[in-house]
Amino acid sequence: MAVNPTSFIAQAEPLVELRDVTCGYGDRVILERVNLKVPRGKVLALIGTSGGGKTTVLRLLGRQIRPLKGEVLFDGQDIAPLNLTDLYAVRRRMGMLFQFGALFTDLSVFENVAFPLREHTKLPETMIRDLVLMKLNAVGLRGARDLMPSEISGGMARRVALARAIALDPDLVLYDEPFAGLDPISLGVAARLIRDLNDALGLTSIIVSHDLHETFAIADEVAMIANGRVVAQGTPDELRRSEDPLVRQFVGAEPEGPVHFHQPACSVVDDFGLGARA
Ligand SMILES: Nc1ncnc2c1ncn2[C@@H]1O[C@H](COP(=O)(O)OP(=O)(O)OP(=O)(O)O)[C@@H](O)[C@H]1O
Repeated sequence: MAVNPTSFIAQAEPLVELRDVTCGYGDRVILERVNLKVPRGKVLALIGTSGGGKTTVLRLLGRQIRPLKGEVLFDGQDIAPLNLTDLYAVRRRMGMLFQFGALFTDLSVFENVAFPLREHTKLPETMIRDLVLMKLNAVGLRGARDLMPSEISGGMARRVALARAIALDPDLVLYDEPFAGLDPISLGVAARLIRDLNDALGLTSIIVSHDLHETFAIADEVAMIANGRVVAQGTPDELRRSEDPLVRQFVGAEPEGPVHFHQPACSVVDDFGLGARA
């Protein structure tokens, strides 16, 4: 059988790569010289302390923000310098499910999933119907097509949002806190669904989550971001076995460690005027 070596190279190349990326908001640097690779077909979990910059990584990938330095590569192409037409073409290859996966409350479940297809394609109605029902079927909600968002549970709403995120058959799906606010059963269902859809549809997924138990159960790789850097990346088991004090504190949920409970502040004596009263 003939083998095309270039297709192997293309497969081996990560779908997403941050190369030496520094970025921030205004004068404030949030990520500094970050390197991160997301292999094709895999599920990568981004974990780390609050405010560490996880959502900022997703914003870089959607180019809601641009790096100050470095490259943000999607399928080998730096997306920072793209013009709007090329950027929209790249964004069409990305599905996004942001916190609580807000649905359009005045549209039915069906119309919510149809929305991106109507916005971004000129497909005939019969094809839109088939595609929407296929996506709803994939998340187990074909039977809920006519319900309004107010008539479904939080877990179901998250699954509808997931169907909407994959409506355009993206290569990459970005999830920001997809499990926030879900009960443990819905959470387990949502996590399993993310994994199964990733594999069945040949996606690549990046999940930002504080729910370590569920994300460790479904992720191929975990990257921990702290203090503006990727401090660890590896399989869930490698992170569990890590000797790094920061990783140990975070993954082991230990209250004591390099991350302090108190934000730096002036002395208690100054704030409460204790010195003056004494
Ligand atoms: N639009 C913005 N303008 C200015 N600063 C911002 C903006 N968005 C985020 N930040 C700051 O950037 C830092 C990183 O935020 P980011 O949302 O990426 O963190 P995170 O790791 O996702 O946090 P969390 O886990 O709490 O959601 C935070 O200190 C935040 O206050």
